[in-house]
Amino acid sequence: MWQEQLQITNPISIKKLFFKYEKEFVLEDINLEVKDKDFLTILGPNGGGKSTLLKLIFGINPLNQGDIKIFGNKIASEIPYIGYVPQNTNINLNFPISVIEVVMMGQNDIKKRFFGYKKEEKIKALEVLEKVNMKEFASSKISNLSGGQRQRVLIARALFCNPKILLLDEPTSNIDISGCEQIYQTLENLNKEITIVVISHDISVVLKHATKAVYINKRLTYHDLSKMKDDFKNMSPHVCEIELLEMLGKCKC
Ligand SMILES: Nc1ncnc2c1ncn2[C@@H]1O[C@H](COP(=O)(O)OP(=O)(O)OP(=O)(O)O)[C@@H](O)[C@H]1O
Repeated sequence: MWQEQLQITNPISIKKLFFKYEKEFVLEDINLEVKDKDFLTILGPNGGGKSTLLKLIFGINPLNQGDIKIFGNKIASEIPYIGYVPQNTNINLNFPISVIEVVMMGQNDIKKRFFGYKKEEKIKALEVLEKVNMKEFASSKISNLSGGQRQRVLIARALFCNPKILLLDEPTSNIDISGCEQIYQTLENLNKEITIVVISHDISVVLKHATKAVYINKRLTYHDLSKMKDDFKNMSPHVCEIELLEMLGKCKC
């Protein structure tokens, strides 16, 4: 049944969404269809509502008004098809945990986490580490990795349950330009199999890899980047990101 649903419905469908934490609306009249194998980036100013939208899609924030469907299903948190890499992942770097153990923490079944991992789970963890080019670090302590390497391990952890959609909230914050490029290259490779939705402030880098973009500042502006992709690939590294962001906020391409 799931296989049928996966084929006929969009991974994410949002209709007439309004959301507020307190009195003021943080998101207004959001409508969005994310199609199979889209690589969608969410851009916008600080406080514009990007993380709020991702948390609504993942079911962490409860819906106030409007509708979100994941593969046609209403309750996102019940669907085992979403991997989520949150903005601030609290991994205690002083805790002597290995990379492979961090990946296996992506196990949905809590009982398995406490009663040890099976050989197949270790094999699975190595497979997902290979997908993010981190297999050789499987036995390393997470504390010994660079910020960019650690972020790729967290992506592997989110991949552990074979998601069809991967949501990432600023995976490249505080990561240098080459680590940042490696992460987006990893996401581009993963995108051959799964739908990617990523919040980013690295506008010029992410636009080279994404196929669609939305600009969110309470309201949403949608951009299909496929026709512009070559322009972004050849973009000067000295492009003004603020101007680019303003342009995406105003234009409707
Ligand atoms: N738990 C919360 N309770 C009340 N207000 C919140 C909460 N989380 C976020 N907000 C407010 O909602 C608005 C949108 O916040 P959100 O974190 O979604 O923005 P963002 O676009 O992700 O910002 P940034 O780029 O800085 O991460 C902000 O005004 C923020 O202060």
